[in-house]
Amino acid sequence: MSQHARHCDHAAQTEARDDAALRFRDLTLGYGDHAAVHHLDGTIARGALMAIVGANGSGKSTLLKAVAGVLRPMSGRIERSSGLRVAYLAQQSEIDRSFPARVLDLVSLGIWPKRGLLGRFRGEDRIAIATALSAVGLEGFSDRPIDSLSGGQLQRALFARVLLQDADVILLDEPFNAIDAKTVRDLVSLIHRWHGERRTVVAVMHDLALVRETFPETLLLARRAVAWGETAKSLSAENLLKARNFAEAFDDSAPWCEPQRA
Ligand SMILES: Nc1ncnc2c1ncn2[C@@H]1O[C@H](COP(=O)(O)OP(=O)(O)OP(=O)(O)O)[C@@H](O)[C@H]1O
Repeated sequence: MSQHARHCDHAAQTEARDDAALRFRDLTLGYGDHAAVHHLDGTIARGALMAIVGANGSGKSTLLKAVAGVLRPMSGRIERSSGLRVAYLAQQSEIDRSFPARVLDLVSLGIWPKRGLLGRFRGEDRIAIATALSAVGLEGFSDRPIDSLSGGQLQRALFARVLLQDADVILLDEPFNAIDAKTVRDLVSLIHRWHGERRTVVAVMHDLALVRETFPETLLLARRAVAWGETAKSLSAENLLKARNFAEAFDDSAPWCEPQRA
């Protein structure tokens, strides 16, 4: 049995209690034998609006994938509050735009959790889809092929899909990367709306000014948590310097790091 497989034995996802949406317990994540995020402990409260920030390769996407359930922990665990519905928006670069689909097909995938794969759409679903498209400024775009959309329009369509998913936790991986300023403003408004509805929003972000403006809470990651809490404190000059020093010291050939046991 590989070390990875052994560590996956600890990966059972258990339930988070009280006001936590998600809780990380000595969570280590990675690929094969290489850990990308080490020994993360912490809680994401219900209704949190949180950014994950860090250098390239610091483990941000890896953490989001694990929360989305796409990647199993190497060791430690993620506790979720019971019945939690999670929506995950991957980086645009991971989305196949050449797939022959219309905006309507893409956005209506958000209804699946409700109707199931083979479920038929009802009148109310068609109204919900039209409302979601209008909320992201894409009225009249239903029949447009997705390969004809600009980056900003595609991101709007993907946000419409998230809207329809009606999830408790919304995970966004670099949602504003290479997106025009008007679209960023409109989608930030949508994030504020979700926050107002007490949904939990966690976004991987690169633009620190936008993080300071929009997200009250920040996890600064450098393969481990450098800081996690109030954004102004997490993004202090001292913490950013620490994160940079860690990032410069990343060594992909470093040996697998054993979880510390009490
Ligand atoms: N599918 C994969 N297989 C193997 N290694 C991977 C895989 N995905 C990511 N990694 C490695 O895991 C580490 C963390 O990657 P991750 O994508 O989580 O970083 P990130 O902080 O999101 O970076 P970026 O800002 O560039 O998107 C990197 O060393 C990366 O090379």
